[in-house]
Amino acid sequence: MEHVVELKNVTKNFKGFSVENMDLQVKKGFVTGFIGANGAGKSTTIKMIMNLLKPDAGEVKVFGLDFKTHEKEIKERIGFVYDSNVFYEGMNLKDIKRVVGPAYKQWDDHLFYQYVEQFELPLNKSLKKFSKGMQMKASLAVALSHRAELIIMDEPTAGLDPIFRRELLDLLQEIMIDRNRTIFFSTHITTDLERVADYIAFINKGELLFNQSMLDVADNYALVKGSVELLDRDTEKSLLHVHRASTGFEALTDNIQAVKSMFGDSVVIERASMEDIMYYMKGGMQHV
Ligand SMILES: Nc1ncnc2c1ncn2[C@@H]1O[C@H](COP(=O)(O)OP(=O)(O)OP(=O)(O)O)[C@@H](O)[C@H]1O
Repeated sequence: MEHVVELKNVTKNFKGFSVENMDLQVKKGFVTGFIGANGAGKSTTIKMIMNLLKPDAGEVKVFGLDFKTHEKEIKERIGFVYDSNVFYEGMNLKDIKRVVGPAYKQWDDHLFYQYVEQFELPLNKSLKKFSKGMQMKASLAVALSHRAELIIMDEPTAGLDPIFRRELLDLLQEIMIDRNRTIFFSTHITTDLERVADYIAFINKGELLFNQSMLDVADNYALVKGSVELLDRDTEKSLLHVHRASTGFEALTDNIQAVKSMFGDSVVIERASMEDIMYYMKGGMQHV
């Protein structure tokens, strides 16, 4: 399968935080949700994909190309969607069309007006007076109007009210219908993923823990509940993270077969939500 983004052995060190030897592949034609807790390294990774931050080591390729030699071509084909138009302070959408449009070979005025209308955006109002959600939509309209093949969004739904959030997610589904585009978006809202993502890349403390299809995640992970007496060094090997309480234990597993053969019918196995997976993988409340 073709990958539009490929990170190989990427390392970035900040004081007190590092992304180390990250390998990440984003599959063409799908929506990948990039999930992780606050400070997990999502924005840092996105900035490296966008060439806004240089990795200390490793290789970043977008469309199989290197920014060092093909920056212009890559930028032409990417749409970076964000909620603050720092570059366009004071401009309205008409100005944006005039200034930004000519910078892209594939820019289409007709498409731009079509999206402005579909997203119900005002053409003459200054962008700095736009709400967060409107800015996000404006940014998406720009990306779509230059026919970006890869749309990268840093927390597109953060701070949006539930209705607006759902509307934006619906839009993302709509623009994916022909499967010619790829979307990579970061979020820490797990229900966003359940709504639109085909793949989930999960980052924790700068480390990519997995990058799997939604279906594989649903098949591979489960919650296990039972009495604490069942836990010992051997049985715990089938569990990733265990939360003990006086009423019993609850744990996450990525090996349901091993749990079944280890515990038999003495435990309850339930579907793990993305939120459960995040919580346990983050190591929350271990061995309480
Ligand atoms: N320019 C920088 N200099 C030093 N440290 C930085 C810099 N940028 C990010 N960091 C640190 O890197 C870590 C990861 O930050 P990052 O913004 O990538 O996380 P995030 O997953 O996007 O978080 P959030 O969901 O809160 O936006 C944090 O500890 C942050 O303080």
